[in-house]
Amino acid sequence: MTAHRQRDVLAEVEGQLVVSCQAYPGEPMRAPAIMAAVALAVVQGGARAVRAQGIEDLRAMRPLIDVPLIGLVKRGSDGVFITPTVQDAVDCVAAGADMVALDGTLRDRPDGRPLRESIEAIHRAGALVMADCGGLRDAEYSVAAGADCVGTTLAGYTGERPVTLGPDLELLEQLVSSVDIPVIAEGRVRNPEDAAACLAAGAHAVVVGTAITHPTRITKAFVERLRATTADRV
Ligand SMILES: CC(=O)N[C@H](C=O)[C@@H](O)[C@H](O)[C@H](O)COP(=O)(O)O
Repeated sequence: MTAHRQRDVLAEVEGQLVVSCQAYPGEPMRAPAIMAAVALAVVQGGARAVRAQGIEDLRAMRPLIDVPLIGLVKRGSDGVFITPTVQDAVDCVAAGADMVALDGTLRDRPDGRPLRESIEAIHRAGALVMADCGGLRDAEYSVAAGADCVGTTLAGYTGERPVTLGPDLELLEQLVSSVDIPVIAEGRVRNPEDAAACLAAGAHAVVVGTAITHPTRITKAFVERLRATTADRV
């Protein structure tokens, strides 16, 4: 047990910014020491929790930051890939996660076990559960399975919802009015205005990843915008 175990993560993040610090396979920043430095940097900027992927990254971050750590393990990019198995979920807690983010969709899980089993295992290990959902039915399923909060993380990625340019505010509002546990906004939050709109729509907290911690994609957005300007000139 670390000092961080069983802290009231949901109270700590209420109305606040959570930053997702992830580098993807093959990317230059995909190294635990680098992602731990990114986590420290966002905490210095005021992030009230860090969401992170991978057991090694969680282990590297844990001693450096004293805000809650929301852990997950990604396996591939098809079907259920966010903390897909009971073992992955338990491993996240052992690596220092105060809350575990997992796929909260109705889809079959690769270990053949129901969502409820992962949630119960996480609770037994002393952490909370954020269920990443793609739509309203997923959120209702996750609530029934015992999740502590739901996220709009998978909106636009499961076929249930369109891919919105910014956050899926329509889904967010639907979830806020339909489920009786906190709803976390996550996915395509592009700027501070988007984040504020999420809170105004009733989000308990807002998770931002790419717009803060993914320099390649941020750079591309600038480059594309400049390219459009240059094209206008000729
Ligand atoms: C769909 C999926 O795999 N989402 C992942 C979940 O952990 C991350 O790749 C996202 O970066 C994260 O959800 C934050 O979203 P955004 O980067 O759009 O701010």
